[in-house]
Amino acid sequence: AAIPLSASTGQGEVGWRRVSESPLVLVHEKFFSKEECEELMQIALESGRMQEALVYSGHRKDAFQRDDQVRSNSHMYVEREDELKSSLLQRVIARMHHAAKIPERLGEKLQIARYQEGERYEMHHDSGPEVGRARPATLLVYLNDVEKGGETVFPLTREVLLQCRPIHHQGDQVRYGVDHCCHVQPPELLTIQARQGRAVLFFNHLDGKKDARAVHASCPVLAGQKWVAQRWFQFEKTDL
Ligand SMILES: O=C(O)CCC(=O)C(=O)O
Ligand SMILES: [Fe+2]
Repeated sequence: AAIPLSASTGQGEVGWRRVSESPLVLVHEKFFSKEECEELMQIALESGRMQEALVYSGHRKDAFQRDDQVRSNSHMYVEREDELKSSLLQRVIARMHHAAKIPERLGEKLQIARYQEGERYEMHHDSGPEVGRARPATLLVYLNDVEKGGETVFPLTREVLLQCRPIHHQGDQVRYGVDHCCHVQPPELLTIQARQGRAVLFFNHLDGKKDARAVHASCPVLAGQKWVAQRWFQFEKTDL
């Protein structure tokens, strides 16, 4: 069953709480402070490097393209030079690795992403061992409160996953997956609301093998903006 995570359920919670066993998903209510969240958004904006997000769309490692049917937000990556200049970046990255129990050398560049009204990210899996991008876990932290929408969702049943597929036909109507799914809000859709400082840690592999149940999406933002910081972890160091 889904665990409703309303704005209020988390009040007073300390540390990590397991909100789903399969897929394995943990939530922390105050992983970053308000000040840390605000400084991270500032760093992203001031970098001048916010750009439209791409999606992997082929069988070659460099086949990344813009695809508004799948993903429509913007983001930037924190570089080594940014980290050297900012004790805040060093501190929050170390905290993310400590929480995931994965050494820092296995982290990809920290990503800071922004979704504006209407922007979303369709159902996907973060790990692609078949294309050389195996990622055992993902840690994301919401940097602001989203007025409406922008939840992170995990379908807990096959039926709901089918209901949420990126584009499908239902009778003679074309349905756009996550938009439709977030609107319908089936009970078997694990839904985590974006709240400043809240973190979601989820595991893309189980005993080393890709866990198909770790498929997830970002609901469209309906009002306001959504900012998230994300860290992906690897099994072995590659150049990402
Ligand atoms: O923004 C979110 O809630 C999820 C984003 C996501 O899944 C991704 O960027 O891989
Ligand atoms: Fe993802």
